[in-house]
Amino acid sequence: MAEVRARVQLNVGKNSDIPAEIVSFSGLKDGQEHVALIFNEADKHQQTPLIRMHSECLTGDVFHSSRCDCGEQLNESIELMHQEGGILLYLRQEGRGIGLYNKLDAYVLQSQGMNTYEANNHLGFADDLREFSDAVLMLKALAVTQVKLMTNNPKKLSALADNGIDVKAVVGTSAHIKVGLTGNQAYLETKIKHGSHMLDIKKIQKP
Ligand SMILES: Nc1nc2c(ncn2[C@@H]2O[C@H](COP(=O)(O)OP(=O)(O)OP(=O)(O)O)[C@@H](O)[C@H]2O)c(=O)[nH]1
Ligand SMILES: [Zn+2]
Repeated sequence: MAEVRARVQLNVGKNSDIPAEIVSFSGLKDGQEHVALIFNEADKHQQTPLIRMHSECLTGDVFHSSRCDCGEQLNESIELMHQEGGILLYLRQEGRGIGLYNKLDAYVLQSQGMNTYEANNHLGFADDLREFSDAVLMLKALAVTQVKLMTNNPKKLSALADNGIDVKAVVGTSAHIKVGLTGNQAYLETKIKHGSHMLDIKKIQKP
């Protein structure tokens, strides 16, 4: 069982004008400082709030790197939750769980032609090291048992559904394409082909 440790108001978004609360927890299992951002007190007022489980990506979230779409997905989630209310679980699982330095090593291999998963495997890691049991504990600490999940990743859906969270609906995130040598087209295409992501491949490919 996890519990809420602190819950405090702040404004977020690119203009710092979207009201939210940030929540820390005690009793999480993996030793990371995961946090929840809550919009419109969705946990208190909504039976089936919009949820996003966002895995940390320093390069994308902070620097808006061309190599992925994480920062844009983060902004998209914040803006939608501003409208509808919701809970964004910001999970400290950099590089799908391999950490920042290993992710940068994987980028080096990707620059030499490997795809995301091959690069991970070459470094001795599985395709994706993430597991979402702390996310489930965070939702339970907030007394949220029914959700609308914002994702294109079927593994996130089953991670909740198999652990007592009733996923009533899935809302896809948009395709945020970045072209060029260090662009994210191959990254997104690999997610669809090898990660079974529910993104429309036609939106990714060059015309
Ligand atoms: N190992 C590795 N991790 C990457 C790479 N590119 C992005 N990531 C990490 O992938 C994670 C992004 O995952 P999410 O935004 O949760 O996306 P997702 O699992 O694809 O699912 P949805 O966005 O919910 O559809 C972050 O932790 C990034 O740091 C890469 O090339 N290699
Ligand atoms: Zn990213």
